[in-house]
Amino acid sequence: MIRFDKVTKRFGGRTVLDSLDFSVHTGKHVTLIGPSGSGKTTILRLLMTLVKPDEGTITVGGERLWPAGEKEVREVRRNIGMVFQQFNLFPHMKVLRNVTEAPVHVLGLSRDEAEERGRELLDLVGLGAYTDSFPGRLSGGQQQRVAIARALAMRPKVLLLDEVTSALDPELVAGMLDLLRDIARSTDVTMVCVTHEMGFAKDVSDCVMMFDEGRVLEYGPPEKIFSAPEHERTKEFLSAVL
Ligand SMILES: Nc1ncnc2c1ncn2[C@@H]1O[C@H](COP(=O)(O)OP(=O)(O)OP(=O)(O)O)[C@@H](O)[C@H]1O
Repeated sequence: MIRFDKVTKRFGGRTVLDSLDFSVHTGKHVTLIGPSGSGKTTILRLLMTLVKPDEGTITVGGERLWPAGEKEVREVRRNIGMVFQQFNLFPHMKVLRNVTEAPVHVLGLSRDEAEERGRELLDLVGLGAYTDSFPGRLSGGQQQRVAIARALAMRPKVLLLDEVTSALDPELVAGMLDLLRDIARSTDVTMVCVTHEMGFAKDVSDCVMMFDEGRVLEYGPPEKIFSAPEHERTKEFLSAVL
């Protein structure tokens, strides 16, 4: 379980997250929606320990991520993977190597073990035929799928996805939704996604959290948030984006 307890984050005196409380149960798939600048990506960056809270505590799987010592942070971070909007693949490495590099060097798997797992994951993301290609030969959607396989290869308990569809052509978005649904079904990874794609939030999530000005305005299953939102701000936001 991911748990934020009274987490406040300020940038240059501006409060971006305001005593934020929320939790995500293990194996669930949560999507964060809300206006631009409401603090959604900051939550993912806090979980990746790319930024630090000013106040509050964050735990993942019952272990402290913040505040915590460097060693504890490293241990917890090991269980968290992230896929960025820009796929950040290594262009000089073939697809399989992109997926196996970190498991070999960070998890200490043998090259054979890492390759076996890498091939399975590339099959899962529909790229079993591209193991020997260089990323530059793949479409944006295919590269995004490699980035997801690469993140899963580290066996994360938590997978963070930041706007993974926004760099994709519209015809590739449906395929990405299918893939994430498959991952949600076939693994017990907890997923936290930030998206502006409401179709994505509707189809893939167990729970949608609506953010506004650094707070959770409301949350619940997508059917509820999209068909019977309680807050005026949620209604305004949804009517502008749907
Ligand atoms: N490193 C930083 N330094 C200063 N301000 C920052 C930094 N990172 C984020 N912010 C500010 O914090 C606020 C929240 O940003 P964040 O990226 O979390 O919002 P968001 O809800 O993900 O927005 P979007 O939907 O546009 O991606 C914004 O006003 C942003 O400008």
